[in-house]
Amino acid sequence: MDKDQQGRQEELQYLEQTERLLQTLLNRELDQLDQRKEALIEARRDMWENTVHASQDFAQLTEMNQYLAGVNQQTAGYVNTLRQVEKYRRMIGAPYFGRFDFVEDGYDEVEKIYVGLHTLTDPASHHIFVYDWRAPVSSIFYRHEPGRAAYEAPSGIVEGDVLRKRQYKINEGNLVYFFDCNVVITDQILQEILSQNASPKMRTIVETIQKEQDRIIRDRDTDLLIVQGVAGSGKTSIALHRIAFLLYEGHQSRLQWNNVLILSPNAIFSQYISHVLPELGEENVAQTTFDAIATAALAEPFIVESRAEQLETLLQSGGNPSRQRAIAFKGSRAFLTLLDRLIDHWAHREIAFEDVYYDSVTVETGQQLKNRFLNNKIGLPMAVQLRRLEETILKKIPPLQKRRRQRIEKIVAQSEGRDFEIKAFSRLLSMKETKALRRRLHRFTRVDYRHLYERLFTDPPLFARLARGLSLPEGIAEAMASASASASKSAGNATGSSGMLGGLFAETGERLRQGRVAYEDAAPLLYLKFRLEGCSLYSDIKQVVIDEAQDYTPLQYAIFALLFKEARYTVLGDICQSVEREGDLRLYDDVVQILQKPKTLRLDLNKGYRSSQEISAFARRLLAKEQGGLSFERHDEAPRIERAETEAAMVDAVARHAAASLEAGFGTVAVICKSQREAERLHSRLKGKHPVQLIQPHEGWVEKGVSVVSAYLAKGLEFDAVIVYGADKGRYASDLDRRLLYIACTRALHRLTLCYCGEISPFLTASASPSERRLPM
Ligand SMILES: Nc1ncnc2c1ncn2[C@@H]1O[C@H](COP(=O)(O)OP(=O)(O)OP(=O)(O)O)[C@@H](O)[C@H]1O
Repeated sequence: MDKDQQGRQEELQYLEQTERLLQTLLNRELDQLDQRKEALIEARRDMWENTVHASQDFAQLTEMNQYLAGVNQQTAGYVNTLRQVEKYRRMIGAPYFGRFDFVEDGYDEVEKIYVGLHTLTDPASHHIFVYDWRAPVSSIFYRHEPGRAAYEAPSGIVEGDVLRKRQYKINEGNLVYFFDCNVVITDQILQEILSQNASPKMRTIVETIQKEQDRIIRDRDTDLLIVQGVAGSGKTSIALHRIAFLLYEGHQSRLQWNNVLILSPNAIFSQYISHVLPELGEENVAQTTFDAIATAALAEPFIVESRAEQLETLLQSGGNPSRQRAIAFKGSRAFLTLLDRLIDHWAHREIAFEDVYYDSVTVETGQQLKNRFLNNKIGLPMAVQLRRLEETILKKIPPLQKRRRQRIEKIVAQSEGRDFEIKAFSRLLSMKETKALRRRLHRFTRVDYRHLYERLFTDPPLFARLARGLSLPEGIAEAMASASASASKSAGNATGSSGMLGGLFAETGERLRQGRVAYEDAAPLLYLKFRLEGCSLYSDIKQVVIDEAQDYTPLQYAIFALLFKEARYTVLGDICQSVEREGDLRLYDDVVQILQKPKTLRLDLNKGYRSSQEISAFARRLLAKEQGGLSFERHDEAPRIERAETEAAMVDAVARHAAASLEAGFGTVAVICKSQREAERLHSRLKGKHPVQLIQPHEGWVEKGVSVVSAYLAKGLEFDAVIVYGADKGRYASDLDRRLLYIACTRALHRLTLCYCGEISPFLTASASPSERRLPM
């Protein structure tokens, strides 16, 4: 037997032993699961039969509690066993994917470390057959080639030599192949994985995590980790694997699934990624969207516009540059400062503290109240503090009331026979007085954040005073002047003026008066609300993961700082995929300054793994500014641009391409439209002819087959084949359009086709190389 054959034989034996052990452990756990299930049913039945089901009796309640504790214990045992069963089931068939041979400094023994999804230990011999990919030692597999290597163990840095590194392809318990690799994770397996079809659900990447990705996943020291990564560089994958890593580590650091929160762009995306953590053997963690936070916090009487609605309105109105400017301004750091100044101004100058009297006694002077308010030693939110002032004042009233009542009653005592009536009268009187006092107090102890925000837009001189020295967008002076003129003419007649920010004042004020909140006003309102009233909803959150970080404004980050005070952050984004405004790397500086975390790190990921080189290169040419970045070397057909004579012909072309993609074996095909309204229209034209799914903002998720989706909803998702519908000048001409087109094209893995009618989009004339164009159709 030659060396290779012997090596293979050894590997086959190891795999067989591992599989056998797995099967034994799985069987054992399955038996235990049955027993635990029976015990649990028994415990429940006991509780049901031996306790009363509705009782106020303390003894009976205590008895029921004892039963309940037993049931809870049985349930926990059952769930634990179930988790073990699931773990072994996940491993069986492919228990590991890598191995390295390691000699630790100071030892002679060569350790063969097999790396897989979970640790597998033989309970009899304590031999570790497989190491969890998140175990400290496993980092060597992702980070080192054969040669000197080190890893960070809980006891400190461990150094040694890697003698060999091996990768395996194991399928249903069969060793398909294995090979030794000299580079950090060879391309062979990655090539194979990336050439496959996309899945309607995001996949795990444990087998092929790249060195630079591993660094992000395993970072445990940073309080604010910012990752700027090109499209398809694995940001979302990394975010989820990082959570799995932190939860694994959390066995020591006490981070649990309910301490983690993912902020995702929309419900579809949340669905798309929801399988990854369970596949990695972790409990799923909570996800929310900014929309959901805003809607919950700004409940009645507000009707809050969603981000999808805002984008849709922008797209329907040809981009509306004036609103785009207003959106940018209302999310900016300058506006954040303006809001802080507004709060300061209100606190120092506008709260009309009054002297409080009761029965001719001064309870508190206005000055005393103001001093106490401003001397906020424990940093309570202002609205809470004002309420506490109110309570303190009200607590001083009853003794005064009593004295007054006694006085009244003395007078009454002299007028015989009316005793009862006068007592009742004096009680009524003091109740009325307290009510009136409360009303007086409310004049300075209640704050309406909505009214405060409204004032910013209905009181231009106040706006001007607060905005002094800030860098304001062009056109704001004009907008202010026009608002002042309208205000002096007639408050009711105020209408949007022309100009760069025309309507900023009048329209904002008017909308708020009607109880409607534009998406760009939701963040300022929330900021005011949380700063004034505080928010303890997320006090358990210790790790916040913000995906699509470029979609949030500095003001939204300021809200996160208020919501997740004690949390650490992982912030991942790609400024080239900004939608509403041109992406700017300075956003990350703002994030650092706003979140103010002690230890901050920014890392860049410049290599994309999603799209073929041809598609990546094509998409990069769409960008306004040259963006560096590479893509994993995987080649496929060049993107195609096709012209249709009419809209109807374009619909037919799209249908034909979609069908051809399915026939070619692609599992997910997306027809990407510029807006949701267009996606809906196209869907209704296509659905009679072909099975197609419409992806909607609030419902459903990506399925296999053909989906029609708007560019902004396709964000973060991926498809084997993408067909861009309507890549013409009429649809894609502005900078906003350019960004949407870039997002649409970067969703494709293997095929990209752009169909247009009429004149081609100027972004494509510049970006398409001759081989990518085919005119006319
Ligand atoms: N190390 C890796 N091994 C295998 N596949 C990978 C790896 N890194 C990324 N991928 C794959 O690349 C694709 C893009 O990953 P992901 O969606 O996480 O990137 P992204 O940076 O969030 O993309 P975008 O910002 O464009 O939405 C996915 O199919 C993912 O599985």
